[in-house]
Amino acid sequence: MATALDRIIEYKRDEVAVLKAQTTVAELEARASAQESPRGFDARLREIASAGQNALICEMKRKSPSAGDILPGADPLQIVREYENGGAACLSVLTDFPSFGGTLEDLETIRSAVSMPILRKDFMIDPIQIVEARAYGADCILVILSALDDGLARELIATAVSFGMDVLTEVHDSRELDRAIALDASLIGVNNRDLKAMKTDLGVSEVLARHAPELEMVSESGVRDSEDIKRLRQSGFRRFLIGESLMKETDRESAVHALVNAGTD
Ligand SMILES: O=P(O)(O)OC[C@@H](O)[C@@H](O)c1c[nH]c2ccccc12
Repeated sequence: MATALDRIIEYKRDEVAVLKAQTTVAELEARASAQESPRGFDARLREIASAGQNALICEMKRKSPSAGDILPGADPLQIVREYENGGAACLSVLTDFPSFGGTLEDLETIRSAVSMPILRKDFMIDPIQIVEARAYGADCILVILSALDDGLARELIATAVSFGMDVLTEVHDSRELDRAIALDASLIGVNNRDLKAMKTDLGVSEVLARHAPELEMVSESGVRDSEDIKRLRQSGFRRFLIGESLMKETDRESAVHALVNAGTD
């Protein structure tokens, strides 16, 4: 049976074909070289975590396949300023439109308005998308191992590195974690959401932290409140990627502030 992830990858192939028909890598490279250099995404996470706080990657997401509408009319600039004022380390900006309602224009607008490093959150299947990410100002890209073979993952990572960007390599089980380690991934995220079944379980992070306790991984998805952060801190997590629960908050700034400090005293 085709999973939600399979369906997304299928239309990504069409999107990449359209992109290649409309532009060239050379043209995107020219745009990329006009951008301000990448802001260190991994370095920023490290800086906050080593200062004893929780390093939060806060996400701008209007809707999702699992949650449906989250905040359809969201004003991206207002949201990310609230994240910044609350003490977020970095941002994640969805640029997938069909499933998440995000655009590259969101990324570009947000990049020029804040000083936080930004992850382009999308489904990367071709190096041209990495160049495109940099052309719109991304500092980091996402490599989802469950959607890629090692050869392609390696190529995407190498392209990002050649543009000075960081890579968040996403895993969901111990087999993918072993692949990430073999690929020399410098920043690994454990997705608590099963992208095939669309359910979240923080236990996924706990199990994988036991598998590789020396890696400073990011716990992604399904993190809702201070209790969740405290629970994951016990397994060693200091880095968190949070979307839905913060998008739905009314006082986003205070909510971020509370999560940044949860369990730190
Ligand atoms: O909204 P949540 O449950 O806090 O999750 C955020 C983030 O982890 C999630 O959006 C995500 C993780 N990996 C992805 C890959 C593609 C799209 C989205 C995602």
